[in-house]
Amino acid sequence: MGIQVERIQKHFGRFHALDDISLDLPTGQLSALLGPSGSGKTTLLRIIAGLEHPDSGQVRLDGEDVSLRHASQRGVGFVFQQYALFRHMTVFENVAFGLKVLPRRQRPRRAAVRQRVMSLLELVQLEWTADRYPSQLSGGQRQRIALARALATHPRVLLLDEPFGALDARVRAELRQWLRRLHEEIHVSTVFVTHDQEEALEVADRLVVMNHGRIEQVGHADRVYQHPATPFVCEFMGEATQLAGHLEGGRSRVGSVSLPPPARAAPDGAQVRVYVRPHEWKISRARPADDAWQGHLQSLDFVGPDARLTIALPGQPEVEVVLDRQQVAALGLEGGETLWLRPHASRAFVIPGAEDVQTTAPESRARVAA
Ligand SMILES: Nc1ncnc2c1ncn2[C@@H]1O[C@H](COP(=O)(O)OP(=O)(O)OP(=O)(O)O)[C@@H](O)[C@H]1O
Repeated sequence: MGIQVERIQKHFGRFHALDDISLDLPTGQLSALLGPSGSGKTTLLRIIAGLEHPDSGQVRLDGEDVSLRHASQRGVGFVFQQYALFRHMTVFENVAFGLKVLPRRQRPRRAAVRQRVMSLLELVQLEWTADRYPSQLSGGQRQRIALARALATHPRVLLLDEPFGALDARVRAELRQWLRRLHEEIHVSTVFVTHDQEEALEVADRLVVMNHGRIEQVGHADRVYQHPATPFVCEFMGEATQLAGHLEGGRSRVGSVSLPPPARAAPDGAQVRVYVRPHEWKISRARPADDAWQGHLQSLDFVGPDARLTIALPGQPEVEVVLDRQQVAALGLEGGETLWLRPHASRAFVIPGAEDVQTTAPESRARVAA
């Protein structure tokens, strides 16, 4: 069950904000809507919440079609990027608000409200702030209170729109881990919007990667990272060097190095683009037994616990490599050396429109590494 979205279309005037979106998010999971600015994440979240109406399509929560229900009748809790706490109410009153405005028949008694609010404040570890006003809290504390408030009415779904977007990097990092632990405790189906792929990978079980109002890929966070379905997802999920190659004997060949093929089959000779992330390189001073490229170490910079290397390969873009300091020491690197390198992981994509290219000197051949 969980959250199901079926064939959603949404225009703003002539702008096509969501184009045929279908999604099935299982109960109890923490899912991230991830994508660049303007890709439609917030619009989709607001449609699930009932704060925005689609041109067509359906939203089902736990199997129930809620498309025609008002936001207040859907059983969703919502947290926005900007702290939407009532400034003139104490923390206690803010968290109690949703319970106090319930229709008389559903409204809990005073003692039950008190008990619920205090248990939520305990859950977000801020019991001691009950009598304070929002202005007396830090940004991170306000967002934790906003979350407690969203949970007060036992929502079946929790929707978070860039909940940590307005906070500084350190607080953000703390709150990510806090949200993850909180979710493991409460298991409410949760969807959060972010444009930060690190945040999504750290917090979410499941990623929904969006681009131009369409879904590019849905899957377990680690799987999306390891096996991106499209070059867009691959590039969006983090830094990678792109190498030009072609298919040969069912493998991707980049110069003298043979690498795994793309997921999508294509004939020999088709051009491929191979992506390698900075930490996916094997580097050695001596020529390895496996096929490898020879490159020139252009620069070596230490960044905290890591070292960033830029290595020039003939006929390819410069390769960005991240090693830890111990590896750099073991290799005795100082800069300027000639090194051997090959990826221990990579992903290849057939270049659209280039599937039919045959082996006779395609452009990739002219550009391959030595
Ligand atoms: N009420 C509106 N009227 C007109 N255009 C809108 C409206 N709301 C959103 N849009 C447009 O729809 C597109 C998708 O917006 P949306 O806020 O869903 O994107 P997003 O992926 O959440 O982006 P961001 O990360 O910047 O918040 C954008 O181009 C935006 O300008």
